[in-house]
Amino acid sequence: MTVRAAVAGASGYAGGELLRLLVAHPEVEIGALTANSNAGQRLGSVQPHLLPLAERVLAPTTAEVLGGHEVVFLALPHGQSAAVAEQLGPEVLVVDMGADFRLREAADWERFYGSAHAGSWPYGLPELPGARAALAGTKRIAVPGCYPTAVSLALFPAYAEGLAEPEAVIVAASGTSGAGKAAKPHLLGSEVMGSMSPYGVGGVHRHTPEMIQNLSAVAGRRVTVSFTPTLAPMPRGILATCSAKAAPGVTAEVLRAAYEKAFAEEPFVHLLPEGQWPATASVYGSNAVQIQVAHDTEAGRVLAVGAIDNLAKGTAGGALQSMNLALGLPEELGLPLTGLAP
Ligand SMILES: NC(=O)C1=CN([C@@H]2O[C@H](COP(=O)(O)OP(=O)(O)OC[C@H]3O[C@@H](n4cnc5c(N)ncnc54)[C@H](OP(=O)(O)O)[C@@H]3O)[C@@H](O)[C@H]2O)C=CC1
Ligand SMILES: CC(=O)N[C@@H](CCC(=O)OP(=O)(O)O)C(=O)O
Repeated sequence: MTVRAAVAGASGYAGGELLRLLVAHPEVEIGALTANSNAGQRLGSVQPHLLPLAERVLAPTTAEVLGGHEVVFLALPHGQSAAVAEQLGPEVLVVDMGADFRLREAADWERFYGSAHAGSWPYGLPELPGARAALAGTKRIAVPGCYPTAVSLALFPAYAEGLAEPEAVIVAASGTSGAGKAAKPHLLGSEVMGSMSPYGVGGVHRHTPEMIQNLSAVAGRRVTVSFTPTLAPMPRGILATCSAKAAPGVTAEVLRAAYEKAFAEEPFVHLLPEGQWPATASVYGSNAVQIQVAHDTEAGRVLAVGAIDNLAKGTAGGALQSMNLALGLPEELGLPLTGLAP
């Protein structure tokens, strides 16, 4: 089964990573590629690493250009996907890599994004309980944010088994590509190199309600999340350090068993051997996730750490994994499990 796929936002970081993976996907033929300010340019002038597609010309992002494909990926700034998606027919598989359809509560969307809520679609994090069933055969997928991907995978086994109190504290470092290609003063090389700093502190980062949504669904009760993102001087990668007070009676053995059970059959999630800790360098360019968990007996807390590549499992890889499930293809098709090292 070969499908023809269009990519809107092909000049951006997420669109570029998606194309890197699509070139190697045996069941996908790459159709229209669209952009905004770069429409009319050769793809090779903005994504010079995508050699096989270098001579393709970027078209404007319109429903006419995107029509006639079986799959349409939207890698657009958040708030831009809904208007495009509503012009695509119900028979088209639309995979939104932006935020527009991730949140189920309109009030959360309005508070964190400041516009009208477009709705919610099946959530493209297959490893969460119940997610694969919702993705099978769907024609609409909301790909998670990169931080919620790392955090939800690191913490959900503890909440699924009632091993952590519903008050999570998370500090996560992201590479600069997480912010997209558009020029921003705080992302200048001279500002970022050799330094780390937090941003979006104090419950205001827009990924907070997405983490609450995911963890609360698994826990069966509301989980509060105190989330502090930090910017790290690296192009890719997220390292999420998550903790919560351990539930009464929790032991290191019980905790380890819960994580082993959650990830035993997962093709992309690697629960590391005890004593080995996740590193962003180990998942660079791959769809893999590294997880480790520990019980801090002195503090009475569960500590879970997750590492992903924000552009791979955190965006484009997650999108492709979910597309495979929606189309009934093998979930791992076209997705790298090996990273680049050193
Ligand atoms: N970067 C990451 O790690 C992650 C990104 N995402 C999501 O993926 C989406 C894209 O992010 P990213 O690639 O980083 O961003 P970039 O800024 O790198 O790319 C944005 C893309 O959207 C196009 N674009 C900009 N404005 C418009 C518009 N008004 N109409 C149509 N197209 C437009 C740009 O075209 P042009 O270049 O021609 O202006 C470009 O192709 C976002 O929604 C982001 O939230 C999700 C998870 C992680
Ligand atoms: C480093 C950095 O700036 N990261 C981005 C998150 C990128 C992402 O995945 O977010 P969306 O898909 O929701 O846009 C941020 O904190 O806003």
